Amino acid sequence: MSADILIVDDETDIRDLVAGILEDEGHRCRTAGSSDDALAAIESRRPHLVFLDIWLQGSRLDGLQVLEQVKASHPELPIVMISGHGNIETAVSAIKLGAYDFIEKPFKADRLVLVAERALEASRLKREVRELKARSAQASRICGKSHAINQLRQTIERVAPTNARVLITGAPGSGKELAARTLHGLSTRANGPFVVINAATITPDTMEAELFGIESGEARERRVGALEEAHGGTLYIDEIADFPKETQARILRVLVEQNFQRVGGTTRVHVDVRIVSSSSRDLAAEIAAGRLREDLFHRLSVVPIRVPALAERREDVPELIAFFMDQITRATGLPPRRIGHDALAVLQTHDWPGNVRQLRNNVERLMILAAGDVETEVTADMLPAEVGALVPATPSGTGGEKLMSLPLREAREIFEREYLMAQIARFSGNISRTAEFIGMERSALHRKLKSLGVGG
Ligand SMILES: Nc1ncnc2c1ncn2[C@@H]1O[C@H](COP(=O)(O)OP(=O)(O)OP(=O)(O)O)[C@@H](O)[C@H]1O
Repeated sequence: MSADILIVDDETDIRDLVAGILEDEGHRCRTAGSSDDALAAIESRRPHLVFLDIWLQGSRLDGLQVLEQVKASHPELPIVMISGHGNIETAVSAIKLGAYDFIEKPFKADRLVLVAERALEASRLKREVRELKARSAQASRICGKSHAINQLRQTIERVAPTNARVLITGAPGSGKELAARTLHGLSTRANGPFVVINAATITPDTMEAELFGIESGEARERRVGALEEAHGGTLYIDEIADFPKETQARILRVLVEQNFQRVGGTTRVHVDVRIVSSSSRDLAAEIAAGRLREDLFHRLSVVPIRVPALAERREDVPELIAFFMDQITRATGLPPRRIGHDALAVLQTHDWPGNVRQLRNNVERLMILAAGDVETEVTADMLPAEVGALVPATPSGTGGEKLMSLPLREAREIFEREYLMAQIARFSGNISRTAEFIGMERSALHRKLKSLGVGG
């Protein structure tokens, strides 16, 4: 990558030498001979990297003062100090003030190039980490304003800093892992690792190796397991009731003894790990059936947290849809779609057995498959069959989705009109027989038809 590099030195020879070497490497260089020129150059456009002489003879500010000033307004800008022979101590103080590194005069060309490349690389990595962090924080936000989700958020905030073991229960796809990640992010371990182990995705015979690691075989094979990997952080054990009973016994021992041995090993490994576990099963039933050790359950469930199913907080559906659309657009470039009132009503009434994950999948499917151009509003009849099928239909079998977007009174009128027309047609227009079948007085049926505007 060709970088924009500013070289600040009072000696013209040095400026030209440094610029020449770096330009040979494909970079674009600007130069400044005084502190004020340097500050002005940085203000006119922030460079990617600055080489800054410590002395800066004849300038208003010396190199260290320029460094302090630039760092105050551009903390991310990497600055490499150019130090004269014998003033290493000053160079060290420059590092303390935030300089990335220093080179000592006289320097060799390859050393200069190396320092420049390293400084640019470090700055690029820092920026990438910052962007990724921001993106993942955005991706893993617990959305919703319903009472149920507010309560969940509050509980997480209260429990996060305590280090207590937490057992999260909730239906599949309701957001248990997201709750665990949020808990970790708000805890004192936030800078430590968050490691996930899921009983459903590993075979029973490799389960212990995955959890505890291996230290065996002729080559003294050694592999770190999830527990060790999570040292200093959080281990999220997904679907705890699905682990074999023997593994459950070993997990219990780790909780009691605070240490463990790798599979086939003799060393005792001591780790500092917060364990957050989860299950979408009815744990009382799992214990009664002998599939989950009760003692393990009590050890893990110091603080139980229940994540509500989506059907318990339907008012969050519109916000979740908007959130996922935005997320999917950013990740895939698919254009967002406008969702019509009737479609939204259907999505809100759906039962969502697969919870938030299922809603997200449907939003993605809609964005890929919905007919019409991007400007066309998505209407209820365009929804995937999986969602639309549960809407009560009108007798004619069409427009059922529309009913969901109407107040009861209007919906009832549409229904009654279609229902009565269908019944009258069935009895070949014979009002008496229709009235008898539907259980109304003949005169009342006449009045009804009149009020609905149906000729009878
Ligand atoms: N309140 C929410 N706000 C935003 N996204 C959510 C919310 N709840 C869940 N999600 C998203 O829904 C998906 C499923 O959530 P998650 O994996 O946490 O569920 P889970 O309960 O752990 O699932 P499983 O039972 O399969 O382990 C993820 O993409 C997650 O980011």
